[in-house]
Amino acid sequence: MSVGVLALQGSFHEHLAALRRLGVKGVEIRKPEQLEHVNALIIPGGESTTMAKLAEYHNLFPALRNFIQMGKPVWGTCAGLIFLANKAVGQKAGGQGLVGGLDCTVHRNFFGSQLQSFEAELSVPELAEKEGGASSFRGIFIRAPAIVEAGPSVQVLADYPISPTNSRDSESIHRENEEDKTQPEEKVIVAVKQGNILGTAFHPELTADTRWHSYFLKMVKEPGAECSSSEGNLDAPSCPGSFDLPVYQ
Ligand SMILES: NC(=O)CC[C@H](N)C(=O)O
Repeated sequence: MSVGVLALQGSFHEHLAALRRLGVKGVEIRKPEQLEHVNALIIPGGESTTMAKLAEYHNLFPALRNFIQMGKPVWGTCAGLIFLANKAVGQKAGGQGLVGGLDCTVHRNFFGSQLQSFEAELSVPELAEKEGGASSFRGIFIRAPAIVEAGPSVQVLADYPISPTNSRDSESIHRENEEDKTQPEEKVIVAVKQGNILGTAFHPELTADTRWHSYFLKMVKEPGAECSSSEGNLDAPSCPGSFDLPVYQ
């Protein structure tokens, strides 16, 4: 199994380290032709406008769209999720290129600025069912996006409660969740799957819990690419209870 990690900008080293912990060697992707040699692709978090400019410069958009249309598994984390959405709101003036494919509208900085970054325990029933371990996952949200609309073919894997009256910054979201338990809960979507596309608004590559990576690797439908592959044992314990840093191991 050969897994590419888009290495233009952002947390690609951390994804490569997470893959390594599962016994899989990731391949750094910077040019369109390199996509021909991988079975799956991770688009990391970072800054989506910058990443889009670099992707444009390297003429990567057509190859990325083609890769998705071929049904190959693609996982976008944070800025990568924005990249994969069919529609993004809250963009910088002039907008930015999107790869698209995921039938969602993503709000680019839904939870506010960098200062409003936060961590939260997310309920992840599908992940726990497929990968074992705890029923929750520690989500690291860094100037994170959220999915505000999703089409019928999109499977929601995790959501996050917000107050119906919140202004979109995480401080007020957390404060109101604390103070006003009587309000009906509203939620935004923070992890999805649609066919060959996986999207997470948070950064699993910054934790030691490798279950999202292992879940993604199982989406790679390649003969011999299953857990028994000599390249890695995906059923290996993924430290679900441990969220220690650093991630370079
Ligand atoms: N951690 C991240 O990837 C942040 C993404 C950021 N909101 C953007 O627009 O690109």
